[in-house]
This record gives sequence, structure tokens and C-alpha cells, in this order.
Amino acid sequence: MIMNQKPRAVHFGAGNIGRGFIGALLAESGYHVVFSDVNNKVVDELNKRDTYEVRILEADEGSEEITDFSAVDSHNVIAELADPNVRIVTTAVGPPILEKLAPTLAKGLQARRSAGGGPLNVIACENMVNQTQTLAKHVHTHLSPADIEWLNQHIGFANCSVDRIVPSVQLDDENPLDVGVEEFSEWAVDQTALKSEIHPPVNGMKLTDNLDGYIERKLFTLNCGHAISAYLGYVRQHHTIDEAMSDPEISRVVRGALHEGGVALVRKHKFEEQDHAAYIERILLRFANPKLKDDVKRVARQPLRKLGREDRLLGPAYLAQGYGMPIDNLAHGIAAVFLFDMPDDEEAVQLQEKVKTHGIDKTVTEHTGFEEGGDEHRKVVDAYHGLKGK
Ligand SMILES: NC(=O)C1=CN([C@@H]2O[C@H](COP(=O)(O)OP(=O)(O)OC[C@H]3O[C@@H](n4cnc5c(N)ncnc54)[C@H](O)[C@@H]3O)[C@@H](O)[C@H]2O)C=CC1
Ligand SMILES: O=P(O)(O)OC[C@H]1O[C@](O)(CO)[C@@H](O)[C@@H]1O
Repeated sequence: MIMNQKPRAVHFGAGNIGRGFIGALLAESGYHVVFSDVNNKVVDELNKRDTYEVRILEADEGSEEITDFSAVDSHNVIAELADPNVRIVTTAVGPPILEKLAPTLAKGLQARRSAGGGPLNVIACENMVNQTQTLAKHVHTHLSPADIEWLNQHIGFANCSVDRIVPSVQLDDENPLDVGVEEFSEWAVDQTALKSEIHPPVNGMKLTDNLDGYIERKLFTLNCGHAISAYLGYVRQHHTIDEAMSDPEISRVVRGALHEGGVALVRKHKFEEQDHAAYIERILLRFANPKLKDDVKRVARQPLRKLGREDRLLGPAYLAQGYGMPIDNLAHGIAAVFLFDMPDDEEAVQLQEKVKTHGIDKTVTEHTGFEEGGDEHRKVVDAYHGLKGK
């Protein structure tokens, strides 16, 4: 057993968000951060080096130096999870990976139980609703009823909303661990699901008992606008999000879509109208940040996931529709997803094959739920043909 009094955090996924946001906050808050990753190169670099920099990519550049971290590959993380000094476990690996990570996490938590280890909280920081609950379900499938009972008493699985744009830019730094981020950040965690106090408190972690509001506001605004700028940007041959947003045609649709979803969000969550309008404007400014050089292909990645019924595009569209609001701009953005023809993105390949085999009308119905002959279906298909002709 590792005997070290300093509180430790285990973070799965030492990528952009791992190093550039969650791991950085944990380290700054007094935790020794143990990154666990399947990429041996990153693991080796994290163990070789004492520091890395989080560079703020804004007009007023700044940087934070991150220290006090180490890394393990997934085989060695089981012992870490049993360490009583570990108080928090976080992930930022991408939603499809959670199922793969679950057996290891289950073994680690079993080892913790056997070692008489105390409570801790698990928080999956992924861009999809309720991913910590999803992770918990996967973990349960690898445990006995007695283990699950112990888990229910000692291990909190708290959903969260995580918002910071961390692009995959290559910085000209000597240290490959350095990462560029925007200044803005927001991490809201469902405090009702915690099983123990988060101690020491994590700077920048907002504990809330209204997580649904945070998640929908972020997913249906930031991620919605981002996705639309990326898909339209791709169609109109822009390379980065800021470039796409400087195209008046695109920025008009993005702004329009955020207001369509925004009206519904304000009604549902009883947000102040003015606050929400300011939130939208702030997001549009974030997209326009030229220093992020955020690749449209990164933001558009995995289009099938992004067409999920509760995700960033159809989520606000259905919400707006439910309040009887128009969805012309959202439909325009949704149409562009069906034109994302990216050979190295498996989901894009699948979607393109469907369009080829079944035609756009049926594919739109299958992936949006909008029935052929209906108003929404027509809007998406018309916009598709309009965009295709450009
Ligand atoms: N980059 C961003 O601006 C934001 C990303 N997110 C979310 O954070 C998550 C991660 O995104 P990024 O950091 O951009 O991706 P990334 O690709 O930069 O990092 C993911 C990391 O997970 C590692 N990984 C893969 N399988 C693993 C496993 N089984 N065990 C441990 N590590 C594993 C990869 O090697 C990689 O280092 C996604 O769900 C994304 O939607 C959320 C907010 C912002
Ligand atoms: O990470 P995802 O879900 O593929 O989508 C990319 C989106 O996530 C972010 O990386 C962070 O919220 C945004 O930059 C973008 O909206």
C-alpha cells in the first residue's frame, strides 16, 4: 500500500481535458494527481517530467505551471485505487471508452474494499449527459451483489457538466505535455450524488443540486453552436472554428440556432432571459478566438453520437419544438451533419454509407426521428440539398 499523507486523485485520460482542465485543477487544489492512460508515450512523459504548462490562448496570454503529478498505465492503477489517500477519481476519455475502462475501475474498487479503504467520489467529465451514471452501470456489471452494496454506501458517482475548450493544437514548446486552453472554464458537479465531502475542495468545481440545468444549458448552447459551426465550416471548407465563425452565413445560422434553443431553455429552466442572452454572446466570442485554432474536424468528430436524441443538436431542436418554437436554424445545422464526409472518422463513414444506400430522406428520419412529410423533416432535407449544391 502506498503510504503518503498527501491527498491523491486518480484521473483517467491524460489528453486535452485531462491535462488542460481537470487534472490541472486537481493539482492546483493540493492533490497529487495520478494520470492513468493507455498511451504509453504520455505516461512516460508524465513520469519523466516534473512540470508542464497550461497556456492560456487569449489576447492576454498567460500560463499556469502544473506540478505534483505522476502517471500509471491501466494495469497499475488498481493498486492506486486501493490507496486510502485517493479521495477522488475523474475521467476524460470520451464516452465510448467508459465501458472499456469499467472492468479496471471495478477491480480497483474491489481492491479498495478488501483493503478496508474509505469513501471516494467518481466523476466522469465527458461531453454527454449523465456519463458518471453510465460508468457506474458498467462498473456494476463486473461486481458481486456484496461489492455493489459496499459501493452504494461508500462510492459516490456524481454526474457533471464540463466546459472549457481545449483544442488539439501543437504548441511550439519543448515540453510535449504543455497544453493550450481558453481562459473560460466551468465544472459543475451534482453534489446530491457525492458520498463524502470533496476535501480539499477543488478550485473551480461548482457543487450544485441543479445539474440538469447546467448540463442542458451548456450542451444545448456551447456544444450546439460549436457543432453547427464545425459542420457548416466543413461544408464551406473552413479549417478552424474561428475561420468558420468569420463567415457571415455561418455565424448567422449559429446565432439563430442558439436563440431558438435558448428560448426553450429559458422557459424550461426559468433562466433570466437577459442572462441567457449574455451567455450566448459570451459563447460566440469564445468561438471567435483566433488563438485556439480549433480544427473543425475535431469539433465535428463522431457525428452519430452528436445526433443523439438528447445531444447538442436534436436535444435543443426537440426542446424548442416542444414549446412550439421554430427550428429553422437548428434544422440547417442538423442538415450539415449529413454532409460530414470524413474518411478517418468511423461514424462519419457509417453515416455517409447510409445516405448512399438508403437516400437522404430515410437517413434523416432514422437519425433525427423527424417523419417524412413533416415540417422538420422537410426543413432538414431542403437545407441538406441547398448545402450540397454549394
Ligand atoms: N477537449 C475539450 O475541449 C473538451 C473535451 N471534453 C470531453 O472530455 C473527454 C476527453 O476529450 P479530450 O481530452 O479532448 O480527448 P483526448 O483524445 O485529448 O484525450 C483522451 C485521452 O484518453 C486516453 N484514453 C483512451 N482510452 C483510455 C483508457 N481505457 N484508459 C485511460 N485513458 C484512455 C487517450 O489515450 C487520451 O490521452 C471527451 O468526452 C470530451 O467530449 C469536455 C469538455 C471539453
Ligand atoms: O468533445 P466532443 O463531444 O466530441 O465535442 C467537441 C466539443 O467538446 C468540446 O471539446 C468541449 O466542450 C467543445 O470544444 C466541443 O463543443
